[in-house]
Amino acid sequence: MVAKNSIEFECKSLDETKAAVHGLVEPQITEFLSIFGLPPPVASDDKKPSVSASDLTVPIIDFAMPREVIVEKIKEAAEKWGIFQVINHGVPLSVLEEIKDGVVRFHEEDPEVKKSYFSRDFAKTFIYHNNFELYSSSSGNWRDSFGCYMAPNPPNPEEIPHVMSLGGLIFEILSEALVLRSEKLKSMDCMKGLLMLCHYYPPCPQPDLTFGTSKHSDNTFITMLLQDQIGGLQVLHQDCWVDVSPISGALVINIGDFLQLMTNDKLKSAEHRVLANKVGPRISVACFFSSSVIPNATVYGPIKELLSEENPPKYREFTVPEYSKGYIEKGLDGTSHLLNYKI
Ligand SMILES: O=C(O)CCC(=O)C(=O)O
Ligand SMILES: [Fe+2]
Repeated sequence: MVAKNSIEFECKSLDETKAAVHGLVEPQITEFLSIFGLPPPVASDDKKPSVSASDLTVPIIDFAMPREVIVEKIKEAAEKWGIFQVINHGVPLSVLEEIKDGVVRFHEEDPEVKKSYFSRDFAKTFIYHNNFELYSSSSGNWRDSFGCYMAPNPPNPEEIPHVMSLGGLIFEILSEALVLRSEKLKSMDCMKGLLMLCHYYPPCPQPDLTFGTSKHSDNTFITMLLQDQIGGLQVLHQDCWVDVSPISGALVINIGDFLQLMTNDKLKSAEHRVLANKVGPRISVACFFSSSVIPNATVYGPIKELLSEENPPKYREFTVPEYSKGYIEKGLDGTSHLLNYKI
């Protein structure tokens, strides 16, 4: 096993290059590989069987269906899977393609330009780095990301109408699925913060030794994800890793930790991961409905209307910055931060 000091040294050396994982797909690659290696013993969840989409399929929800059918299908998906794909959602395909092209353009920009944005300070409105979990997790992930806060102070509100309007619709539908008034989740400021993380997974020479993103659930109310056609995203369902197969034009929606806590476990925060791949780059864009570490004093807890004598609160209250700080410090170590909030 590699000593902790030596791993920390390698993490720092990688950070000092400011070239992130993409910079490793160059001649000096073997110098850094040990920090990406899976820690022995490999986490037991990693050994669970992977099943392909032909056996078990992540629910696909067609937004062209009548509203009451959509509500019923999303209710079932959010309770059983915590993840679903939406089609016919109204965001034009050309917009989705342009977003992915923009992400490739940034990550394939001159390294000297990218270096000026390199940072691990999550309070900045725009940062670029290799994965945030590099220091806190037991192994690094084969991924670079840049992130920007699009709300509460969006760079230009007209540029994100699609995410906000589709997000608003999904929060309304989730409220209805919980038999709450349509505006309930929106009125609780679930859409107050939006952090967009744009991932770039370079081709990986040894994909079975590492992950693109290791197992985690998201510290969000919901996450809306755009992925390209390469694949690799999987969700843990009934003790199996199930592929979230790419569908052209679809968006992946997953329930995050905040909503699982607020619904007292009625909705499920999906545990998911991304496999590394010899083929790449893989591009994905995750829009997190969360203000993350930005100061926000709102206190959340299990929603009163959903509680009863038979269903008492299972979790204590939280604020988004406090939860996010603990989540980031813990890193993607395969355990759920939600457990720390159980009563
Ligand atoms: O790249 C993906 O498909 C998923 C990324 C992800 O899980 C995340 O950013 O939280
Ligand atoms: Fe995630």
